[in-house]
Amino acid sequence: MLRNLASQKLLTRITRFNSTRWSSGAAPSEAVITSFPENPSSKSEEFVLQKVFAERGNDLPASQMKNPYEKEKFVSSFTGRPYGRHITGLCKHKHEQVAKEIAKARSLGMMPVMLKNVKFLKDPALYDPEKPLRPHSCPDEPISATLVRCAFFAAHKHRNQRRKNDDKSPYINHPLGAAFILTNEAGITDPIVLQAAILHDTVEDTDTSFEEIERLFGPKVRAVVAEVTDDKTLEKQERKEAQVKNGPKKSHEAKLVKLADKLYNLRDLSSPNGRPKDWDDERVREYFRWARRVVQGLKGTHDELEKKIFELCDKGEKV
Ligand SMILES: Nc1nc2c(ncn2[C@@H]2O[C@H](COP(=O)(O)OP(=O)(O)O)[C@@H](OP(=O)(O)OP(=O)(O)O)[C@H]2O)c(=O)[nH]1
Repeated sequence: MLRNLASQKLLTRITRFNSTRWSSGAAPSEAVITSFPENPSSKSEEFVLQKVFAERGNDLPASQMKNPYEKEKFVSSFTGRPYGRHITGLCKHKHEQVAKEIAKARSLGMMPVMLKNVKFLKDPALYDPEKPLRPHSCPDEPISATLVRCAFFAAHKHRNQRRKNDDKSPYINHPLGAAFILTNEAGITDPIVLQAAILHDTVEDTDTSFEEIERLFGPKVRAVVAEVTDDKTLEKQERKEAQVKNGPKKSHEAKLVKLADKLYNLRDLSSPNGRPKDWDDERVREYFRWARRVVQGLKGTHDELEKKIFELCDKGEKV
């Protein structure tokens, strides 16, 4: 009875046609809704699918049978397409079962098939960098995709920050520039080091937490980011001394990030528009002297980067 009512309701909103719009075979239904509900993952849709799963008595685990739509597990609210296995966490067999059930429900007119709601085309929630569809534990995410996700996350976190220089360049230029120094000048390809370089100021300078870094990029990246994050509860002078004192104890990965960080900042200070607006010559010289002390404690990490830093210090201490 309920089933009939629900399907009648849905059927009034559905026009059937042979759809070729689905690019993947995952959504084989031919029914397309002509008007969109306010929320594509509406409760009624959820309820209907639950009924379908329950009545058909398929052999999904009890927890998923109970509420197959729980946490929007199986169908994207934005596209109406079933999520892939990397999102649902189902094995191949169960995933195929779910896809079949969704297809059956749709062909019976018991579940709407939605095209992307135009309302969502410009919705930033389509990709939320803080809740990406693939978590770090997804084993098959290509490293190029991880690095892009990481860069996008850092850009999002630093979006309202500018460098202190005359140009007020976007802050994200600094962490991306440090990562680029590592790949381009130091030949570093270790993804942990590169992610840590991109993220190295997110906890220190934005609302990012270490837990967030671990959830999204894994415990190794978190550990390196933690090593290069200053303790902002310390007084500035103490903080600066802590970098000199603790540098030698850091991991090789953290030392590489520190070298790239310093080299980027020293280059900035050596360029005509790179120095912070309110820094006089003495403050610039002081930064070079302090950077030299920090980098002396990192010696033996990467000869080429260290050499470049000491050359800049030789000049910068004399401005
Ligand atoms: N040279 C330069 N630095 C800028 C600019 N904008 C922001 N900064 C940041 O300022 C910091 C150096 O300024 P300080 O006054 O010495 O330190 P503080 O901001 O931590 O108090 C660096 O932070 P940091 O990344 O935490 O590095 P570090 O101080 O640990 O080396 C650097 O990245 C800029 O336009 N030019």
